[in-house]
Amino acid sequence: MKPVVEINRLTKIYNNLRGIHEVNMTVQQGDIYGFFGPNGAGKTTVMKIMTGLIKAQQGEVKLFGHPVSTHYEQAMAKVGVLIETAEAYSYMSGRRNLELAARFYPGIGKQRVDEVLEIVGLTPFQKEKVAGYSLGMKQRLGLAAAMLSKPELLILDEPTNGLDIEGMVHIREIIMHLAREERITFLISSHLIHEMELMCNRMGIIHQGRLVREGLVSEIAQGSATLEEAYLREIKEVRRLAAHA
Ligand SMILES: Nc1ncnc2c1ncn2[C@@H]1O[C@H](COP(=O)(O)OP(=O)(O)OP(=O)(O)O)[C@@H](O)[C@H]1O
Repeated sequence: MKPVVEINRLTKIYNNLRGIHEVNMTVQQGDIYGFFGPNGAGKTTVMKIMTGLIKAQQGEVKLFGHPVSTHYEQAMAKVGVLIETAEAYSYMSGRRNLELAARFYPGIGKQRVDEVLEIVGLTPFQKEKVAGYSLGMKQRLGLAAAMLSKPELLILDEPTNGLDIEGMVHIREIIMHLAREERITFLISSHLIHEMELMCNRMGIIHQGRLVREGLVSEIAQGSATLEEAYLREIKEVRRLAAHA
C-alpha cells in the first residue's frame, strides 16, 4: 500500500542557521503517527512545508502520492489541517465560524456543520460566541473546521498544547474515535511524550532539526520502563555519536 505521507530529505535552514536537515518520514494509512520533539526541534517547520505554508530549500513531501510543491491541490484534496492555535472570529458563534469555513468547500453544507459539531462535542455551545469559549473548546472548534471537508488525513500541530487534563483527554478521545470509526489517518505533533504513548501507534522523534528515530511506539519503548525513558536513552546516544563525529 502507498504511504499517505512520504517525506524525503526535507531541508529548510532559516537565516539564523536553525531549521530542519534531511528529514525522512513515512506515515501509512491508518496510522496515528506521533511527531515528537522538544520545543524548537523543527516540528512546525516540517508541518508548514507539508501544508504549503512555507517552502523547503531541498527535498520533497508527497501526500497521497502527489508532491505538495508541484501538485498542491491534488496533494491537499483529502487533507485537513490544524496548525498552531486555531484561529476563529471571536465575535461570531462557533457554528457561524464553521458555516463560513464550509463555504470554501463545494458541496459541504449545514448538515456537515451539524456532524462536525457533534463529533467534537460542541453542539450544545454552537450558538455561543467564540469569545466565551475555553481554550479547549477553541481547539475542538479548530478540529471541527479541519474535518469539514471529510479528510482522510488530519495534520495536527500540538493539538493539546496549553490544555488542562480534561481538555487533553477530550481531544485524545476525539482523535482515537475518528481513527477507529472513520478510518482517518493522523499526523500529530507534540512535545508531550505521555500523549504519544497513549494515542499513537507509530512515531518519529525529531531532535535539533534531524529525525533521529522512526518506528512503532511499542518497538521504541521496548526494553525501557516507559517511553520517556526510551526517548532519553535515544537522545543520549545521539549526543554521544555527535560528540564523536
Ligand atoms: N521564521 C523563522 N525564522 C527563524 N528561525 C525560525 C523560524 N521559525 C522557526 N525557527 C527556528 O527553527 C527551529 C525549529 O522551529 P520549529 O518552530 O519548527 O520547532 P517546533 O519543534 O515546532 O517547536 P515548538 O514545539 O516550540 O513549536 C527553532 O530553532 C526555531 O527557533
